Amino acid sequence: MIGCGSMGGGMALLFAEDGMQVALSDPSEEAMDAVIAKAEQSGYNGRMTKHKDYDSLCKSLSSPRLLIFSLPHGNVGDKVLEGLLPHLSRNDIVLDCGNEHFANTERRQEKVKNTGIRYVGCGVSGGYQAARAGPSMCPGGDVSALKELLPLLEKVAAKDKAEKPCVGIIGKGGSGHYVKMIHNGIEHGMMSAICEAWGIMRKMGMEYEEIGNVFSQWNSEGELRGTFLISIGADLSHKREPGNDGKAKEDPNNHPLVLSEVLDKVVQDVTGEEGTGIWSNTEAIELHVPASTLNVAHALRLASAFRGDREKANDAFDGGFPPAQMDINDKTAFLEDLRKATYAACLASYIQGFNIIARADQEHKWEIDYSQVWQIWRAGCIIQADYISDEILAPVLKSKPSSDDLNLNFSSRVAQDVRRCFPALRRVVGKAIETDQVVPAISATLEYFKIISGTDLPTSFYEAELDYFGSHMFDKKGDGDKEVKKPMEGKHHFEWKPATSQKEVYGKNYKI
Ligand SMILES: NC(=O)C1=CN([C@@H]2O[C@H](COP(=O)(O)OP(=O)(O)OC[C@H]3O[C@@H](n4cnc5c(N)ncnc54)[C@H](OP(=O)(O)O)[C@@H]3O)[C@@H](O)[C@H]2O)C=CC1
Ligand SMILES: O=C(CO)[C@H](O)[C@H](O)COP(=O)(O)O
Repeated sequence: MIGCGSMGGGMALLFAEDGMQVALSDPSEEAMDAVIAKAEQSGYNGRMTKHKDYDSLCKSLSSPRLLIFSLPHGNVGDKVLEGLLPHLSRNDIVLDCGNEHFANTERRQEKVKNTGIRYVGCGVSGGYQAARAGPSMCPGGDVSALKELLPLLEKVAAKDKAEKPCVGIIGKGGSGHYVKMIHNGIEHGMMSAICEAWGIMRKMGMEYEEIGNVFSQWNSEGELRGTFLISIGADLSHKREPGNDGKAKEDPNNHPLVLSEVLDKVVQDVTGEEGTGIWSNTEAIELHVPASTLNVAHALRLASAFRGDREKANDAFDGGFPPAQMDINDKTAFLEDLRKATYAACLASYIQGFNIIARADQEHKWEIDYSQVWQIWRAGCIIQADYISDEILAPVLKSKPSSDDLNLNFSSRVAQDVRRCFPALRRVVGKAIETDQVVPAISATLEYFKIISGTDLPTSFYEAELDYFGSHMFDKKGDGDKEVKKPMEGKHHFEWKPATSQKEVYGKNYKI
């Protein structure tokens, strides 16, 4: 295990728990010692060794060697691979379990291609608790390596309710890391919607623990049932500081709720700690996929990171536009609307994520196995959402989906849910806007469903302006050919205003 941080350390313990010998490598000896100490405490005596150099690490492993990376993304992995290569042999496997950019994965796969060493990009999800207990794993790359790895990965991976492991061969090249990257994009859309719903409930005058109970209810039945991010929201809403006596008690003065002390700042995109939020949105834009729920979720994270800038703007705007208390007549009915609106945003996040994956799959020819994507996201991962998995994804992904099937916006089953939730979504957004609530992902979802299903968009005017100043051409409503349906340049230009000389524009005062 190369990299013994929160994920690598957890996975090292998981492998040891399953009876394997684990060799550790990390620049920090304390990090390795801490993992070994936990292994000893857990009774996995003698199953771990620590190594300060690659020679000793690689000599300690039986052939073919398996080297698991759990490293920060980017050049750390390049340096580690460079250092390891002289010590590796044909058929050895590098299993990169970090959140690496798929292009780096493919570059490394290409680099080792002629050596017979196999580099597999494997997204791992579920956070450090899942790393320890069994994560959802998303490997892609060389099929021979994947087939060799699968029995081991199936042993350690999370298991769904049917006891099936949440791991499978995703596809070729960097597809494993790609699918994990989009998992995180979906995660961000869902997290934004859920925190926005939480913000609304706070402004409805609800206490932290009452909101936790609502999340608990949402998680137990209906469209948000079995949604990991809702379930941890329910749990964390009740957690209290231990207090001086070391015990979590109900006395709110001595034992404040931890959540009540958390500042509104999400920074990992900006610090470079994680890249998946940036990459998934960049991919959406580069592949021409409308993904507004994911895009604005990212923008919220970015704005939130710069607390100091927000404070300055708040001063400049003389207090800004703080959300007002919400006066809701029928609380039960409004909470039901909010639940449906939150679900709509989670569903939109999934739809947008699949649209990005499908487009990338076509472009890179990865031959992604979508039934495996479905299985991998059944449990152990952050975006686990049982209703979406059972009701929406299963019918599409379990049998070989066509590219049209993968666009969930063409599905009558999805349409049924969107139509059912749309009035609630509209009411929530309307009320939230009236009272200045922060609802970027929820409101973008309302717009998203209007835009992607709209056949009378105001972009007629946009297109006319583009043609006016840029001669960008346009299609006409009467044009009945197939090309009209495709994203192809229009056939018409109108001379809205002929180009004239500088003299004609600036008149008498014009001087050379
Ligand atoms: N945290 C999470 O919830 C999840 C994280 N991931 C991904 O997993 C990877 C690891 O994440 P996480 O465990 O949270 O991060 P950590 O920072 O906790 O762990 C990374 C570890 O890599 C070590 N490291 C740095 N350089 C080297 C090197 N040259 N050789 C060996 N080890 C090195 C670090 O050591 P040192 O600290 O001494 O620099 C650190 O112990 C990342 O790619 C992350 O994106 C994936 C899913 C979930
Ligand atoms: O990959 C993950 C989950 O799937 C990690 O938890 C990741 O660290 C979360 O960070 P970010 O919000 O930037 O994706």
